[in-house]
Amino acid sequence: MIMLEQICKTYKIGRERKIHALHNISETVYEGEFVAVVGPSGSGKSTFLAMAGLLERPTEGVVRFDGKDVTNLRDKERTRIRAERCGFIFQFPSLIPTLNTLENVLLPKTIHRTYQASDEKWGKEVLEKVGLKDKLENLPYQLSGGEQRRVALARALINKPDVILADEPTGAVDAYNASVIVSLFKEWNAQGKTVIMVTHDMKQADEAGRIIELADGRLKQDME
Ligand SMILES: Nc1ncnc2c1ncn2[C@@H]1O[C@H](COP(=O)(O)OP(=O)(O)OP(=O)(O)O)[C@@H](O)[C@H]1O
Repeated sequence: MIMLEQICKTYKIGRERKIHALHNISETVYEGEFVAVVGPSGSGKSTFLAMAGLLERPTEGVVRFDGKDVTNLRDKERTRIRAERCGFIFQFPSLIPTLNTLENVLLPKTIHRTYQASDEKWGKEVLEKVGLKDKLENLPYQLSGGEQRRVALARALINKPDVILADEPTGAVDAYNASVIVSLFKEWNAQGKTVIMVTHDMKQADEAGRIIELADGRLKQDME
């Protein structure tokens, strides 16, 4: 589904300094896979996810989505692919403070003006799956940190994405919230959807079908 071919990503700091976040990474994530990306802090995990999710462009190399070279597509096209095919979960839930739970979940629909009445039904269904059906009208400050994470998870599913890209989705949450999140990934994956999850927690990585290990921006191991 997503192919990274000889990807290098270099960030510039000031005029002189360059950070080589990824070096010559070639990886394929197949449709229906559940892949965990692990490695020490600074090893390039988030950068890997940003390449796979078309959030950033590589400095060198080619990114293919469904076989199509998307590396140099215009921003508008890349945004369209992300909005239609991908669901993102970041470490910080970044909910809109003035919108309630359900409104936050429906935001990707309202923002792209693709909202339909059936979205509300699906939004409520997903919120029920993550145990928040009684908190539809709470504002973010009226939710615990773990609940806010689960709202962000429900929001990522509102478009029924073909691929979920999650960056440390269970970082700093308790065991219960972490298990709700990972169980939902597994459920989504069991329906044939692709999941790419960055984590530093090897126990959670073991839930995935494959583990990609990075070290210093390079591929260290790729284990089934
Ligand atoms: N926008 C940026 N500008 C400059 N350097 C960056 C940028 N994003 C990442 N880096 C650098 O690239 C390297 C890889 O960062 P990345 O966030 O991908 O690592 P990571 O494995 O996800 O780390 P962590 O586990 O701490 O989140 C690091 O050295 C980081 O400082």
